[in-house]
Amino acid sequence: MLHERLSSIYENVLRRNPGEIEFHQAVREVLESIGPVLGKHPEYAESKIIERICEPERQIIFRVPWEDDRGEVHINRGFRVEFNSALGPYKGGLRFHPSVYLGIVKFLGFEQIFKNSLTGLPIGGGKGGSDFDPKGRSEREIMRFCQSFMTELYRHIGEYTDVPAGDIGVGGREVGYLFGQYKRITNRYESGVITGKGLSYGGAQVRTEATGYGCAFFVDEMLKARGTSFDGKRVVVSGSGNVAVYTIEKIRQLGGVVVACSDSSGYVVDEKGIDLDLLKQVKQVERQRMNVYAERRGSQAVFVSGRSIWEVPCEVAMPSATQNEITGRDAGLLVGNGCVAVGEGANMPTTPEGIRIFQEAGVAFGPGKAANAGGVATSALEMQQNASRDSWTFEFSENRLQQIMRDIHSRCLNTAAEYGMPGDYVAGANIDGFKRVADAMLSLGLI
Ligand SMILES: NC(=O)C1=CN([C@@H]2O[C@H](COP(=O)(O)OP(=O)(O)OC[C@H]3O[C@@H](n4cnc5c(N)ncnc54)[C@H](O)[C@@H]3O)[C@@H](O)[C@H]2O)C=CC1
Ligand SMILES: O=C(O)CCC(=O)C(=O)O
Repeated sequence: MLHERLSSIYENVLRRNPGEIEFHQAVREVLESIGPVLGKHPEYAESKIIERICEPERQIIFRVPWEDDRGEVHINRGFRVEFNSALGPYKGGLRFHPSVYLGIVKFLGFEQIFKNSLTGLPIGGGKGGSDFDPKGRSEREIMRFCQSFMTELYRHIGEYTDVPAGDIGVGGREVGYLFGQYKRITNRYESGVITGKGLSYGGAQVRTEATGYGCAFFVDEMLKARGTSFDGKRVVVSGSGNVAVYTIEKIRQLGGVVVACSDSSGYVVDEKGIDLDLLKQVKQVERQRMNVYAERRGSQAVFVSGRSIWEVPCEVAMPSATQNEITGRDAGLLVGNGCVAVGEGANMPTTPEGIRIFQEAGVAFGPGKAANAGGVATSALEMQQNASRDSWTFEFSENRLQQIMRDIHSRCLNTAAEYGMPGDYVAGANIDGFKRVADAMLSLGLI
């Protein structure tokens, strides 16, 4: 239920952003949490902080022409939504996927404001991407696309302005091509303009692993808060990209057994535990589909297509693929099969109905804004190292990441308790993330 004033703000968001259903969903979730804050802080309403947060500071949409290997010309659409810079330069990844349109980029950019705020680091919120589909494209085609994309984007970004990174379809390879083109066009070796770079040209240790590791650390904290741990727990992780692979790696180090993972073609169940070396070979080196993993693993693993991975029984679920991948039905299945904790590695992977079902069943539910914030936090550490021309060790960087995730976890719990919703990590994350941005916006005046 929305507080009366928030309900009218939400109606306005629906009217001003027609058809952008993912953006509506992300806004509604935050507005549903922050009602109690308005009672304590009438100054936020007086200065229309919420209305301002819901309106991006700047939205850039551009044409991305490129030529495939046969000489055919293609036109894609590029986006960068610079949502909020009260806390620092806009910060958030780029997504290359055919489903990308303004509503997806805006939901991701909106989430990023509160996530980045929760990290406690000086980063604002933004996101971008394109409806380009990298599937089946050659190395050269990917490079030409990235170069064309940056040929427009470079005007809008900079280490003090807006700092992109990766997301779905954009990993180390694409970040390299994007940075290379930025350097070429501007004639500046401005390392802090993008994060997720390779270690040989300004990247930071642990950034590749950070989102997955951070998410596992966050769930570990939730389990500890309930007097338990990953040790011996059966875990299901959806996806098999950057976030999923390093979530699986860290869960294994923490004593859990990941029995299933997936891609958009289906899922594999591997009862003895996913073979991480094989998974990395199939997905990161060969860029093959999930059935290839099952074929190579022999009788040990089963490949299933056309069904939901959430039917696989588990005690911990880590959705790490895409938005709205856990429906109400999936949440019901997970609860019925004894799931006790959910950590969102992906952004907004659980539908509102799914969240309600988890929370009513007493499942420890870690929302993406908190649970997957380790990626962007480590990007901020990459920017810090770039600015000081320094480079930290793996061990030091991982310790920083773990401490940041612990702090986010306790901030969510403490804030939820302070506002009378103990154990509600969604409310804790939304309120804490919101307050820091709102206070900065008040201090900066009407801008
Ligand atoms: N890369 C990062 O540092 C961060 C990523 N995220 C979020 O994590 C999620 C995964 O991102 P990455 O691992 O970086 O991307 P990726 O491109 O490396 O991997 C995406 C994975 O999701 C799967 N996938 C995509 N659409 C799917 C669908 N409709 N059904 C089933 N599987 C699907 C792909 O097959 C692939 O395995 C996204 O929601 C992203 O926004 C969140 C925080 C940081
Ligand atoms: O590392 C970054 O700047 C962005 C990560 C990201 O896109 C996310 O947190 O969803």
